[in-house]
Amino acid sequence: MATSSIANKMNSSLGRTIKTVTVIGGGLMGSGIAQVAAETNHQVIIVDQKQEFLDKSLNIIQTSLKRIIKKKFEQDQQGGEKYFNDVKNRIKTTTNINDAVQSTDIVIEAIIENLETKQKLFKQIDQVAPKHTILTSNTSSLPITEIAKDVQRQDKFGGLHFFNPVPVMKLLEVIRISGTSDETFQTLLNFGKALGKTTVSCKDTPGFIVNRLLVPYLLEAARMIERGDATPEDIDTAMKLGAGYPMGPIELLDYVGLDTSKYIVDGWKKLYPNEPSFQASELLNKIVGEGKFGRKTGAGFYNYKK
Ligand SMILES: CCCCCCCCCCCCC[C@H](O)CC(=O)SCCNC(=O)CCNC(=O)[C@H](O)C(C)(C)COP(=O)(O)OP(=O)(O)OC[C@H]1O[C@@H](n2cnc3c(N)ncnc32)[C@H](O)[C@@H]1OP(=O)(O)O
Ligand SMILES: NC(=O)c1ccc[n+]([C@@H]2O[C@H](COP(=O)([O-])OP(=O)(O)OC[C@H]3O[C@@H](n4cnc5c(N)ncnc54)[C@H](O)[C@@H]3O)[C@@H](O)[C@H]2O)c1
Repeated sequence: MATSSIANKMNSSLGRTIKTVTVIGGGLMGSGIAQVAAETNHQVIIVDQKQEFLDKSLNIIQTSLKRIIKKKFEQDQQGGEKYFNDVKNRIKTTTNINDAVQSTDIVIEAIIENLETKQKLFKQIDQVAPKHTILTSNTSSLPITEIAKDVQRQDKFGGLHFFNPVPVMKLLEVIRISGTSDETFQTLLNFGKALGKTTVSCKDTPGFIVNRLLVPYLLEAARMIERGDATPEDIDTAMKLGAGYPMGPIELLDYVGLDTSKYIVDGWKKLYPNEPSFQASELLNKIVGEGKFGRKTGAGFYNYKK
């Protein structure tokens, strides 16, 4: 296999070993990240704003774990039960951010896709976390440099962009900013490998690699519906059977979450007003305005209520 990425040119012995992980935001992504970290023997704390969100997060993790165990331990019920309990025992939850970062090796932020909210959160964490703690964001679309604007420890800041569903998707995009030290960058690459992911790296550019290509494609699929060119069903069928994608673009939007999709498009329109491929979608605004955020709320472009 070709090995041309910056990642492969680094010295893997330079990095530190991550043992304890704090995940901020226990939604779709935070739950998956916490699960994979715990499955790979890390001690994990999930932080969210309310206990009910944390309970929901643990439910997502348990459902996913059961799917994995069903396959992995098909002939070994006891082994499966042990795996389930061991992983569960490595995950704690709290609503208190300051407590959660007291002795952690890495913070992975997976909260709402809003620049000011992320900046505020990191400013707070930077003041309370130990000096050695690395701070990372799982943002889909916001510049890591901007998210880190008010953080003193620029050498210990980076982007870790996971993919949904995290337990299944093998990729991790690792982003360094101008201040990120070689040691931090290497630690993030090693951590990605320890999580069982294949890492790629990209400059701190809009959408990194995957979303820079994916978002214009998704937006164009939505415009095809707006223009009346084709139905959502036919667009999805076409891209699955004609291009070999596991999900069509409209199904994928519902899967990612239409609220998150709207935050991404609105954020990009604000940051890059002259970029034609990042313009807003009226259809997206309408559906989100109706409270339909996709699969997670039971309705989006499609209906998921039983
Ligand atoms: C109007 C619109 C305007 C547009 C605006 C633009 C918006 C921009 C939005 C950008 C969003 C970016 C988001 C983010 O930053 C980047 C991303 O994450 S992009 C998303 C990447 N993900 C994908 O592309 C997923 C594609 N889909 C798939 O790969 C598969 O469909 C699936 C999700 C894996 C599910 O597979 P299926 O075959 O459909 O379903 P199965 O149920 O059979 O599952 C297959 C296989 O996977 C296991 N599995 C699935 N989910 C989980 C889980 N959560 N946990 C554990 N295991 C899981 C399942 O058990 C099966 O295993 P197998 O039996 O096959 O071994
Ligand atoms: N959905 C995806 O497919 C996907 C994929 C990759 C990256 N991302 C990115 O991951 C992040 C989270 O996305 P998601 O889909 O998991 O969103 P989500 O809405 O499912 O979850 C966000 C969680 O963060 C919590 N939260 C919000 N503000 C908080 C705060 N200040 N402190 C603690 N918790 C807070 C919310 O209560 C919620 O539980 C976003 O930046 C998004 O762009 C999303």
